[in-house]
Amino acid sequence: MTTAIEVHGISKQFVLRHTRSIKEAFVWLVKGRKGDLSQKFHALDNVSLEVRQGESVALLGLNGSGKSTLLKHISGVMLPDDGTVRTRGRVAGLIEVGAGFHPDLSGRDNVYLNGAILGMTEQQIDDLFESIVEFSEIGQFIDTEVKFYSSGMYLRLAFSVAVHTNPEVFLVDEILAVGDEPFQRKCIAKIMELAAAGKTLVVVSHDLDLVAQVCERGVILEHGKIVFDGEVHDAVAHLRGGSI
Ligand SMILES: Nc1ncnc2c1ncn2[C@@H]1O[C@H](COP(=O)(O)OP(=O)(O)OP(=O)(O)O)[C@@H](O)[C@H]1O
Repeated sequence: MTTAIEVHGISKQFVLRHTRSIKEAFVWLVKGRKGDLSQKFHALDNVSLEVRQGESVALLGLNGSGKSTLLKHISGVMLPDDGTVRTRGRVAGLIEVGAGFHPDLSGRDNVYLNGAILGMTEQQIDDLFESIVEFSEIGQFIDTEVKFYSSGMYLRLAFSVAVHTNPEVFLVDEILAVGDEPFQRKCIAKIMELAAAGKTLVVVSHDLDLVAQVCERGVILEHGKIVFDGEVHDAVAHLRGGSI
């Protein structure tokens, strides 16, 4: 089967920000600025992952384990310090609420902006516009500037545009959580529809019941490393402290 996502040995370091005392800074200065005042840590540490076309994968793990950072590398909004990420086909999804939206533009203009960013032509967006607005249930607010939208309204429009781009690879971060329950159910049904149509899914979530329902494979991250990769029910059992 064809590979949809190939993550090869990626590492990402961030600066651990913490305030230094004036004394520490002074000592550092008089010592000729030797050493580094800022400490770094690995958010991702030599991570490799291969996802085949049509697979649905849940990225799991405790807070700060690196799930969102890995998803951002797959989507291409973040670049690794080391290693490579390759994806096949159109990649879309929801990584951060409001990303790719311009606050001063109306919902309508943002549909065109976001659609274009995701690789759609103006004609394709024209053809799908009604359906995008209908799915989002934004209704009369479509001509309101999105800076006046609630986070749930952002999510509705962003999700709707993303699914209408007909992506090969669909990425979803925890953000579904800001939608109300009926809309969440609608999104989950849509995600399962994409999976059934053979699309590749990567989902980041702490909702273990949800991921067990939506995904087949579970990948657990711990301190920026993959510590488990297998059947989703085994991954969930592992996280819940049960035996696999
Ligand atoms: N842009 C950034 N600058 C500095 N540190 C960052 C940045 N993005 C993430 N981090 C840090 O990297 C680590 C991994 O973050 P990440 O958001 O990937 O974790 P996560 O597994 O998705 O966590 P959660 O379950 O809480 O959403 C965290 O310690 C976080 O503080």
